[in-house]
Amino acid sequence: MLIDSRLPEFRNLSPRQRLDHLEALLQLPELQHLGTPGALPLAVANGMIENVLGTFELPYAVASNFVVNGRELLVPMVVEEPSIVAAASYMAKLARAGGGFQTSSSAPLMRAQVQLVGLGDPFNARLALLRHKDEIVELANRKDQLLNSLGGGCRDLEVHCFADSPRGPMLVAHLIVDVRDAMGANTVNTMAEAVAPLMERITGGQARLRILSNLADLRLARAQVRIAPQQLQSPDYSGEAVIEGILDAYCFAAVDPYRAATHNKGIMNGIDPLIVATGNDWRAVEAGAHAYACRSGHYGSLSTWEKDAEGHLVGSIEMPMPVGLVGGATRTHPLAQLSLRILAVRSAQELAEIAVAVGLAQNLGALRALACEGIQRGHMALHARNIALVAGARGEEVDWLARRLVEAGDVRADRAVELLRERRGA
Ligand SMILES: CC(C)(COP(=O)([O-])OP(=O)([O-])OC[C@H]1O[C@@H](n2cnc3c(N)ncnc32)[C@H](O)[C@@H]1OP(=O)([O-])[O-])[C@@H](O)C(=O)NCCC(=O)NCCSC(=O)C[C@@](C)(O)CC(=O)[O-]
Ligand SMILES: NC(=O)C1=CN([C@@H]2O[C@H](COP(=O)(O)OP(=O)(O)OC[C@H]3O[C@@H](n4cnc5c(N)ncnc54)[C@H](O)[C@@H]3O)[C@@H](O)[C@H]2O)C=CC1
Repeated sequence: MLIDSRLPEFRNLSPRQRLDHLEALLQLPELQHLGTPGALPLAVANGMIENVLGTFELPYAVASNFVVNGRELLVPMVVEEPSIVAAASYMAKLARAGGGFQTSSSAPLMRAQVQLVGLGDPFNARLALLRHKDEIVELANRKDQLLNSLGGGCRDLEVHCFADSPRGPMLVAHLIVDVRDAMGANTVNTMAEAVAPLMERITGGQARLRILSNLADLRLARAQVRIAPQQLQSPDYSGEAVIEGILDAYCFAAVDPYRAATHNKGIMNGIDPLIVATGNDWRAVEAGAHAYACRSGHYGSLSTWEKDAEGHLVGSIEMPMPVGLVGGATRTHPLAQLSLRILAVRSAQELAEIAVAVGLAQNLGALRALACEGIQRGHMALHARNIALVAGARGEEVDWLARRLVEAGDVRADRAVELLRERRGA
């Protein structure tokens, strides 16, 4: 279904009005689950993990304005931090003037590792494994007929040799598996366990760990964006000045790991909320992201920012994105299913590409703010409502108190308590 993701005035509606608006726009009656408590039934939660006592709720929002490969879409985001959804929506709004985000991705290939120890001749053993590649791949594929029927399956074998590890020679065989629309951890772990005895027989070694690698460097998603200077200008800054500031900010992250960690956290501010909203494994995505940021031996930026010949700002990002539409909690959590319907994605690759586009938008939001006025104005203005809640404000008091704190330029908890006390005449 074609929608217009531009939602002017959406921010000014109540949650109930927003739901009604989206229900009509997306034709999704199940959106109303979001407005009722118990969206994750206790019985389902009890089946998901162990020792369950209850459920823990977080705010669920949509970021507006996104256009990805020419398709308008709303991005579900589940997150506790203010200003993230606003910043993503804002940058998507700027990007849409230039056609939005362009994305691509590699095939959904995951690596499963089988560690082999107790080898006197690791180089010889490595070649023996490679000689038996077809047999190993075939055995792995016997484990998942369904995946094979969907066009996935084990595709290749790599063998890495650590001839002088502190524990002696060690071989690590990698099964390269196309996991299609699954995140694929269970899928590839099953294959690794299945082929390990055969690998022991071929090498004479002993198999130890048989587990996927979260450095999913064969499963990359990419996004690009191009923004004209006039989109970035504000009453206080020219578009050209904002671009120069963003380029300096990017350079800082590229050379300094202390900054790169924060820069990448800003990228994950956009990605993680979408990963959570779709029931995917955010620890796996985080682990892959930061390991990939280190691939040159130096922890660096996951994104790049440049200026093209016409003076436009161009941003790009390429990183591992192991997400699924099946498996894990994607099918058990009712709201994960709802998020996938809001996104209207047809494949895990499409979801992965949207995730990195949101990460790039979020990165731009933070860099634009940092390069100009600093992060606190926008962030603290939205955080003020949180502070008001912590100070004890309820109902209409929340917006009133947040407004007073922002107007005074003094968003602090102790000041909030004072103002609230004054209002209540205490
Ligand atoms: C917060 C803004 C967007 C305000 O910016 P603003 O200029 O006050 O926004 P505006 O009122 O002119 O609105 C512009 C658009 O922003 C969106 N928008 C604006 N406000 C709302 C809202 N309340 N609810 C929903 N959407 C909102 C909305 O799309 C709106 O357009 P509209 O649809 O109205 O035509 C801006 O200051 C900003 O982008 N700041 C950056 C915030 C940020 O990056 N937060 C992340 C948390 S900080 C952090 O953890 C990471 C960091 C920073 O350390 C990473 C790093 O260092 O790299
Ligand atoms: N280190 C890590 O990241 C680890 C993560 N996990 C967890 O593993 C779970 C994900 O594992 P999965 O293998 O994705 O889950 P899964 O085993 O539940 O689902 C994958 C299976 O679904 C079937 N399937 C049906 N339709 C499919 C389609 N269209 N495309 C692909 N497969 C399809 C296939 O048989 C496939 O093997 C997550 O919950 C994750 O948290 C588990 C162990 C380690």
